[in-house]
Amino acid sequence: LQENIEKHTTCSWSPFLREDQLSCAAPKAKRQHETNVRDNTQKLEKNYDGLYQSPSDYKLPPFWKGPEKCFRKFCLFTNQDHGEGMSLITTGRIAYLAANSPIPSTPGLEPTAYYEAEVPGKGAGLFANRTIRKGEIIFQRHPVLAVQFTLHLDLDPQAREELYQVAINRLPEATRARFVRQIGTTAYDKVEQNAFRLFLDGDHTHSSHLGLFPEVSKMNHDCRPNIHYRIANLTHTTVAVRDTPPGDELTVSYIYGKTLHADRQTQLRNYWGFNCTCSQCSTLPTPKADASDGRIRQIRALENEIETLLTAQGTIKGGEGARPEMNGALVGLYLAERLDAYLAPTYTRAALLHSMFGDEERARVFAAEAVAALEREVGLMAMDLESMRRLAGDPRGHWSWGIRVAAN
Ligand SMILES: C[S@@+](CC[C@H](N)C(=O)[O-])C[C@H]1O[C@@H](n2cnc3c(N)ncnc32)[C@H](O)[C@@H]1O
Repeated sequence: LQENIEKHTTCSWSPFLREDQLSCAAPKAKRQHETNVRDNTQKLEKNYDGLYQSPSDYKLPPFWKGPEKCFRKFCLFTNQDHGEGMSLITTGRIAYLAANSPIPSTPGLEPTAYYEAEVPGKGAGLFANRTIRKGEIIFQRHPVLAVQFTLHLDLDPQAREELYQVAINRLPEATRARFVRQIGTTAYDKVEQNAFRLFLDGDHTHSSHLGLFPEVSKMNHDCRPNIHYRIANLTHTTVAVRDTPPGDELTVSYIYGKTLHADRQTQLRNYWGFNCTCSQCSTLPTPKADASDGRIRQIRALENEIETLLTAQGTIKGGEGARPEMNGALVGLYLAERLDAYLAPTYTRAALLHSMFGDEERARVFAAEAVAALEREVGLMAMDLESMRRLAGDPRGHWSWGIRVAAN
């Protein structure tokens, strides 16, 4: 399950991520985290050298310009007509893949469904203009600018700024105007403060990029966000994870969700450079903040216990002592903590556990919740989606039905 979920969320939150596996949305964190990757990349680059063709060997579809302004094997490729327009600073191979990838199928909410306003202590933010329902897609976008990650780190600052300015100037006027409204004074600052991590070529060398989505980046951080984001290749999707009434702010989490209060503050200060003023951090009275940390600790302990029991002897059947109500308790803790953005694995395991113990009604209920949560958090390509649909429809016909009872 863990593997499946991680494979399909190339850059998305998962409760299975460890605390040191940092956010897709934290450029400074990425920089520290990236050091080893960069060393590896340089080693790999040597091995792959013979395989790389020159950037101009890749024939891009019509309306694409480039390669131009090359540094080593990285060049600028631009297209004014691709959706909102796109500038890529990358290899010929990745430009070719990106140029041939589909434009997101839905733009998301109608523009009147939300508005931008100033939030005390946070700058601008986005707000609901009508009730936004759980499961609604807020935005589905491709990046308007994507820069290969090691190039962003390695380029001489002046050359980098000049290159980024050219890339931005090549965007259509309306897109450029949205780009410029992102926080940050220089183009480099804007990339640093607003980018999301994209992996554009699987595990291949040079795959890691920083992508800019100017509308998405108007969303502020909240430790208990009402919006979840997931990224698959070029497509960035934001989805509502609970109903949001008109006037409420639309927020995502920039950091790992199940983190203790003090650690969240430290991460946001160190990696993002701001003191978090979300309600969970700034206005929660100490007893409530302590209770919240207590629930996070309970979640971690229960998850470890369940994982150990279920995977004992390397098989889901093997563990002694697993009880279905353990996962019911876990779901309760997640909901009490308003961690609505991270429910898919918990519902999936709860459904499986109840099915394994032959509890038809609860297996159905949790499987139906798992289906909805997987669609929100992972998308329609989620590996467990079909299995959970089958479990919700016919628990007795599912592979997991009664196996725990039989194993006893
Ligand atoms: C990607 S931008 C979000 C939009 C930004 N507020 C704007 O005006 O465009 C990230 C920046 O917003 C501010 N911010 C976001 N969430 C915040 C929070 N929970 N508390 C305080 N500042 C926050 C910080 O200045 C942060 O560096």
